[in-house]
Amino acid sequence: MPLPKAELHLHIEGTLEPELAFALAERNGVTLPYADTEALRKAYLFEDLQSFLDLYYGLMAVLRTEADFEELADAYLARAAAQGVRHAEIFFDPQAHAARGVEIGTVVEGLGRALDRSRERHGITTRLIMCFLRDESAESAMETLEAAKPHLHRITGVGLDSAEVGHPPRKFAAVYEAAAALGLRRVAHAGEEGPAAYVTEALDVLGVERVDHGLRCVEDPDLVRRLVRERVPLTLCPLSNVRLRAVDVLKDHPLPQMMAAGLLCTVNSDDPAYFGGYVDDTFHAVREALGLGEDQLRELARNSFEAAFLDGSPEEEALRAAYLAEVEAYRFD
Ligand SMILES: Nc1ncnc2[nH]cnc12
Ligand SMILES: [Zn+2]
Repeated sequence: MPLPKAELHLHIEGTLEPELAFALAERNGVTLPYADTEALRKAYLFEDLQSFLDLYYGLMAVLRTEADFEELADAYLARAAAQGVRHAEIFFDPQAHAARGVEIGTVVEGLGRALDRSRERHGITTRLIMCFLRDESAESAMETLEAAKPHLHRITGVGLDSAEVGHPPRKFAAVYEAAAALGLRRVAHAGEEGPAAYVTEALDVLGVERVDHGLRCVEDPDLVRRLVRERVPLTLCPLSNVRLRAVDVLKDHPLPQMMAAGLLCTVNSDDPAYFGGYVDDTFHAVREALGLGEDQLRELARNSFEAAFLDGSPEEEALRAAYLAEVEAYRFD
């Protein structure tokens, strides 16, 4: 039985497995530039974040209808349940779909149908986080927030993803302010490929409550001290960091040093269909490669529930307490 955990950094489009991509391509009459699933998998050799994003946005062409998004999310939730996930906070990229004429309502309502059944069917509570593409304009982000307004009952927060370098958080100050005014929670990718200064900016200018990745904070000791003091959660994705070459090999990942420094680290899968594993696979990989002990694995699981966007109501705090109790009671094999 896997360790119970929350997954806080998961792009739903990054769970599109080659088999489902080809099935949806056929259903929707989309021609993919790969002969078969094996040829597609062979293309998953990335140089950096951009080379991944090019393939990733291309493959999204198969996602067209509410039923497609529902099937995608349900397939993820089934896999996540088998990996010990009890709570999942799921990113989606509305602009990447709008670019080919798929409206945000199709995306949100399709995902929402799967999420509505998730607790009953998979034993997983869920949240949706809408991400802005940082290599698109600030105006486009604001239009996306506007387009999301009829669907806000389904959306817990906003995030920022896509190509990081050259697109600093401050570009999105206005849309984050507008999102906060709507009561949305705020996260942002920062310090994945971009510098530690982007992490500081995400905190100071965007008001984020969690930092996605945040890996390069280790280059700024003052920032590390601040993140520890303010208990800002980091949603680390070690397998992603290796596949996108932010880290050479897994055994060089700074996760143990970051935990030892007192950072509130969580471990997540990012885009598991592309990076070689879902979240429990990632826990196993870091356990092996980095020699993490049971106490550290339990700390990562505990952190994931502490950092989750449960809403502070008595019901949701009771849920968090129940999840944390499950972590404490867990016995490793
Ligand atoms: N690792 C990542 N970084 C930035 N944007 C992304 N979109 C999907 N995965 C991403
Ligand atoms: Zn990510």
